Amino acid sequence: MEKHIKNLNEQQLEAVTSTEGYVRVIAGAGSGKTKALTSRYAYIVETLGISASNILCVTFTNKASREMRLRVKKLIGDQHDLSYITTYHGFCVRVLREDINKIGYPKNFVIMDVEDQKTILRDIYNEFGITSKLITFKQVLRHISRRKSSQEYLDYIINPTKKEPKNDLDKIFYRYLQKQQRNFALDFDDLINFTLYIFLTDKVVFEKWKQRLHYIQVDEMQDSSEKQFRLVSMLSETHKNLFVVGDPDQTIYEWRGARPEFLVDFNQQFPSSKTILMNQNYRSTPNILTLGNHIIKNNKVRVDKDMFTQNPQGVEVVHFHAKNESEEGNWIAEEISRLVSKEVCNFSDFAILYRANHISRSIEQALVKKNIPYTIFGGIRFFERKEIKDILSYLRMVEFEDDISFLRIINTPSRGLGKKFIEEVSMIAENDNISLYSALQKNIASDGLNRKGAKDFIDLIEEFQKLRSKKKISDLIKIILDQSGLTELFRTDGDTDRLDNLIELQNSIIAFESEDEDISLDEFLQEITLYSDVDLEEDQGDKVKLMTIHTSKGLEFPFVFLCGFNEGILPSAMSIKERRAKAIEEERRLTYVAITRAEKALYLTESEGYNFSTGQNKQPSRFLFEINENFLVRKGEFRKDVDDSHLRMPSRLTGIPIDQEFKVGDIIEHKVWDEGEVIEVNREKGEYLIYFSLIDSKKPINFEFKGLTLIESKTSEDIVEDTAEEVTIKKSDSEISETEDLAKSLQKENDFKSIESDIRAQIRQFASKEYPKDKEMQDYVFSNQLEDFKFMDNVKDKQVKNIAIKDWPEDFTMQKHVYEKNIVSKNFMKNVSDKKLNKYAKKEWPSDFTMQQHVYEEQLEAKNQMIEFEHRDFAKRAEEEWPEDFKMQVYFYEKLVSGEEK
Ligand SMILES: Nc1ncnc2c1ncn2[C@@H]1O[C@H](COP(=O)(O)OP(=O)(O)OP(=O)(O)O)[C@@H](O)[C@H]1O
Repeated sequence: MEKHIKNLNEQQLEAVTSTEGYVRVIAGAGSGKTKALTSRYAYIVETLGISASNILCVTFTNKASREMRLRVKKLIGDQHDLSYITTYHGFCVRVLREDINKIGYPKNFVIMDVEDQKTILRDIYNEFGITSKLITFKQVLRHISRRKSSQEYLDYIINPTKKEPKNDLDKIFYRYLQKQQRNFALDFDDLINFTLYIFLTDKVVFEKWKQRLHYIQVDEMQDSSEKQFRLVSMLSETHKNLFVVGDPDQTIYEWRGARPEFLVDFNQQFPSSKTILMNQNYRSTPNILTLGNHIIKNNKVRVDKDMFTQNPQGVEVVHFHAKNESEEGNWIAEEISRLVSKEVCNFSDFAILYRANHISRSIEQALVKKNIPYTIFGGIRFFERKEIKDILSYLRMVEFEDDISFLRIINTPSRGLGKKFIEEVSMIAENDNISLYSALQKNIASDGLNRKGAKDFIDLIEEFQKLRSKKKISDLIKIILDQSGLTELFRTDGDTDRLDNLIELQNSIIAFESEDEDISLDEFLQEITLYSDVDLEEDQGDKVKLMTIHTSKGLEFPFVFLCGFNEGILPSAMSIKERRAKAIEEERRLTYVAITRAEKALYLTESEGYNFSTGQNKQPSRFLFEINENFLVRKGEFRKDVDDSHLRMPSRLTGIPIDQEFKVGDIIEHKVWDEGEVIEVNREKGEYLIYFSLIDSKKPINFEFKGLTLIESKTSEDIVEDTAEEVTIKKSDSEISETEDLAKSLQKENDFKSIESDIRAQIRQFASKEYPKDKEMQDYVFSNQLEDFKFMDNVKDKQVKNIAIKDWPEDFTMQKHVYEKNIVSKNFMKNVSDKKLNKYAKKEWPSDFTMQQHVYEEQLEAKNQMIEFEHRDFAKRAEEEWPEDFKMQVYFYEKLVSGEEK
């Protein structure tokens, strides 16, 4: 048997040898899907003799694709071109480098990451005189991404025409597009949009790619977005060999567009497809696996599959309950020390996982106290750090002379070239339609630009450009760091971390060069820009690893602590607020991912105390109550009300949390409004509609709300009787309070049939404008839009409805999205505690609740930061300068500390 299919189990072998047609593998946690994928790739190359350049293998992260390339190399040697083992973004870059010229873009277009986007925005803010007091970068970036979720903007960017922006955000958006266009710069959203656009509009190019890719395999399919799935299914049209692997139970990116249903419904989309189920787990002990199976079963949206293992039983899973966070941290540190000192294992065998970054603080303190070495995976992304961005911008300036890099480094380190100088250069560039750097070069002798700093800058860049072809990148970086003054800047800055990071960057480049001696500056920059993970090798020493559950995806560790396992943290209160029932399922999947990372031992820990994000005392996670007592041992001293609470607690903590506790007709008591009757139970929103006679009003009350007590329950006979009366009850109710509304809505109902055809026509038109050449997508958009139209037609909150319609007059899906977001935010704003900030946020965005919430949260975070800053004199100055705006205070404070502001 060939070496790459040795040691595979029956299902893995089937997956490896099922090379033709549409194949779906539902592979549970730890079932060896990476092994199956790499073996399959090797099998296609070695046994079938297909060239690697005809196989596309898409992974979710850069890290995963590097890992896969490495494993494949081990199997088939390194004489193959493995560059099609890549991410979606990486693949799109390949297509665009080859074919973007078909839409008038140069092949050496620039790829921008978030920092680059911000650089453009800074420039636009200057130009329009906008400050972050009015609109934050975060808001604009979100707006840009939202606008780019449809393809409409591409027509504008490719054939610029005059547009009338609807509001300030849109004004910035169109300016941003112009600047992108002038620089031939693409952000991450553009990579896939441009690729799809080219495929849809250029038959010859599309045909070439479809022909080229005989085999396509996709890893982590459950996390692919709609566009990503579309891309691979379109590409597989000719050869029809599409192999997708994933685990719907491990979907943890739905919040940013993952669509697991493409994996779940794959067999419907491709009726001829074959499904292989890989459910033998090789990673964990039966104790750990049973716990995982047990929890994930509570999810409703899933493909049912129980994982099994033949591994030995192992030790029991432990749940530790602590009195407070520090006890929780200390207990973990103690347990690690105990096991290491017994020589059962090393520090590096432990991983401590948590839902949110901030949880690590108390754990870190405990580890430091006990002298336990640890490393944090994925804290601040390496390539997002200032010093790294600065040096990379120099490199990009040398290679591309683009505006983004120019703006970032022209005055870093300071060359006395301030805002006015930049404005002058910008004006010339704008008039002559050339880059900023050319504008400066060509006009360096002119009065406004004839400055020593500017001449020095040009000399430097020209000097570096001369060296580019003679030196290795690692050497070039060293020269740039020294000659540009960056090293000196960071040395005097006193932040030695920055210097260490620069050294780390040089080490990573040396590693690159040892793998590929001839790597060009262009290729290197391209590779770097695509890093969205922490892509430098993580600290490899004998250290405990701390990371978020999201970062732990795909990894495995002998000993795992899942800490901060509290209600409001896991599940996250914020996610539930935003996405309700959907969020609960995703949070449960996160828990499942965390549990299934463990090989030998698993600890679940949580503590009592106050939770600042929910504003309540902490409770154990609802998921803990889903676990049968037989599956774990409990340690720690329980408070009386926590200890036996799973017996007494309402269903929201004992079982499937989103299940309602009360039925229509139940009489309940509310802390403030006394007696009320449940009128409606909306499971989708997770709320009841309750009529309170005291205030003669109906209120939506959250399922989670703890202040309701049942007074009288409706029996099932009552329910049957009531159904007959329901219409009358509803009517008389409406007659009292909403006669006018009811009349209108009845009228509307009658009218609906007649207007329906108009709406249908309007939506058809919208869909064909969105996807002019794609009938399938038109139908898809049409049916979604129609559903969302009906939703919007029925919504109750007119104020929020108008906001949504104003923003998106033609797009019902976006209306629904805006409506739902604004409703959540409206409720949020009703309950906020800081009245001053509330007022501030409302003043900033009188008719946008989502923005209000964001401004509020950002300001609150900045306010808390200001309290903690150690240079109190600077903090005071910042407060005086920006008395109302805490974000600006932080910004100003940082400028004062860095000496940029005196
Ligand atoms: N057929 C096999 N025989 C023995 N060990 C195996 C086999 N297949 C996989 N393994 C081992 O099982 C472990 C899990 O494999 P792998 O990391 O590929 O799982 P996975 O499906 O990618 O997991 P997850 O989705 O949870 O990240 C690895 O340590 C791997 O070496």
